[in-house]
Amino acid sequence: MQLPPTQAAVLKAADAQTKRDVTEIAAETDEKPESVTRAAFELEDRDLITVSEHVEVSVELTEEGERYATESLPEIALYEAAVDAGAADDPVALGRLIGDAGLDGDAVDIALANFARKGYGEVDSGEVTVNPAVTSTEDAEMAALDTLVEGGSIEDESILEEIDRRGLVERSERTVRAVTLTDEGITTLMEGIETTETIDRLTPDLLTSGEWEDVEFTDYNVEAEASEKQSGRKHPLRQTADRVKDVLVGMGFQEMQGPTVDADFWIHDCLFMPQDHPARTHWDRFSIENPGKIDDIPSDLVERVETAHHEGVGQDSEGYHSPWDEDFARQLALRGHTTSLTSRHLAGESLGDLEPPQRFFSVEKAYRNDELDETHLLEFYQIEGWVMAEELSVRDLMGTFTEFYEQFGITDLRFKPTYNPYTEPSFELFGRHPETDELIEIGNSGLFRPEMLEPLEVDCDVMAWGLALERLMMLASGAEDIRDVHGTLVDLEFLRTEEVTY
Ligand SMILES: N[C@@H](Cc1ccccc1)C(=O)O
Repeated sequence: MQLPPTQAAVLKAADAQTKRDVTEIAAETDEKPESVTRAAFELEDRDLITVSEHVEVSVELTEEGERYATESLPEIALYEAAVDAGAADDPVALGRLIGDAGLDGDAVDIALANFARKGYGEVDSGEVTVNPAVTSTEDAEMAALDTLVEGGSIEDESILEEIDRRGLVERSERTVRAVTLTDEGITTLMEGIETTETIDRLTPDLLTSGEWEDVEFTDYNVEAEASEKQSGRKHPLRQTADRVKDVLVGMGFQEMQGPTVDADFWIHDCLFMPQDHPARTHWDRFSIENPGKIDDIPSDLVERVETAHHEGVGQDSEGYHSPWDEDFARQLALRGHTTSLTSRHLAGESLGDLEPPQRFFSVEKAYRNDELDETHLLEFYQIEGWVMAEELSVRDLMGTFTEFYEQFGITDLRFKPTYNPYTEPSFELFGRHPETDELIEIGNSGLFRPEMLEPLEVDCDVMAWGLALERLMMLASGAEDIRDVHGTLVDLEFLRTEEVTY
């Protein structure tokens, strides 16, 4: 039979009676273990050998484990210091024993926790008594550390688990493969094998020289076990953002662009938010020190916005009658919502004057100095959107949300009237969490007020919203904590394996 060189070598090295480890054959034949493994599977496919596998667990001391193995476990040090100080008869102050035992830093807590767990004694109001019935020389965990130092293995699984939990050992698993010759393998060897020179990869040389036409290629074994490769991957939240964009484009929306750092004028003043609104104070806002201010705001617009803030617009409207400071409006901050992009677009600042009908959206970051918890981070992605038309009603708003969220399997939506300085009526939007069954807030919306639209010189209806991308993802994926979805605490396994479904 003709076989490629590695397969020929592995077949010759295999035995019918004893299993031979792949690593052993690799060392003997001067081949890489991966090549020998591949050849072994190929030979198994030809029924010439069988490949068996078992998992080998190895246990190694961590740095901390090694230290305790040489010095002693902190709880033993404490116990021995206590015995020496006579704590079997009378309580001794803990402070003194810590000094005697030479414990400091984390070792003190470690000593105390394990001292109590092992029944070495009691600590009560800073006084230690030892239990004379226990002796530290029989400490099973200490004995296990000693065994490991001597290269032995631990038979008692519960002790191993305990020292593993304490971080004193590192356990690793390795699949060991071994080969055995089959009857057919023996026959083949007896009949004699010839080595063929097969090629396992196509190179530019083979192509340019034309040699590829004459060589024999190694069969490709798609079932061979291969090491797992972790390649780069789009973040699940980014995938959800992309999907949101696709859905909105499908609904006839265009994407808005605009600055992340913007003037309060675009973030707040254009939205008829009074300058003393709580969201505008430093509590909620990440302000920019340098440059501190924006220069180019159209002065006629500034004037109209200021007038609206002072007096309102039209006959039925009231302004705030409170001070309005242009300098304050020019200050820069990380936008607390992406509605700054909406105000820039409606004012004609971004794309020039817009005539109805129009539909715009963005899926961009907004920043708020919030308290961190399961539904809040300091930054989040806001799905901003607005529709401009001659006439719009709450029905249009609700219908748009129903259609949008349906694409993500979110069908149980609730609307709650709320207040925004820039919309009337306004609605908070809630969705039901698939795991906890709780209603969670997923957005805020409304129809822009004349006090906002008039200074921007928009004379038709505009409905608008800001929805949270992370919350949408939590409802769609069932994640219960925003910190599991994105940010520094997110689990790498989640990033590697989460499938974005909709
Ligand atoms: N800016 C609002 C969302 C919103 C946008 C547009 C209209 C109404 C509400 C928020 O951040 O919560």
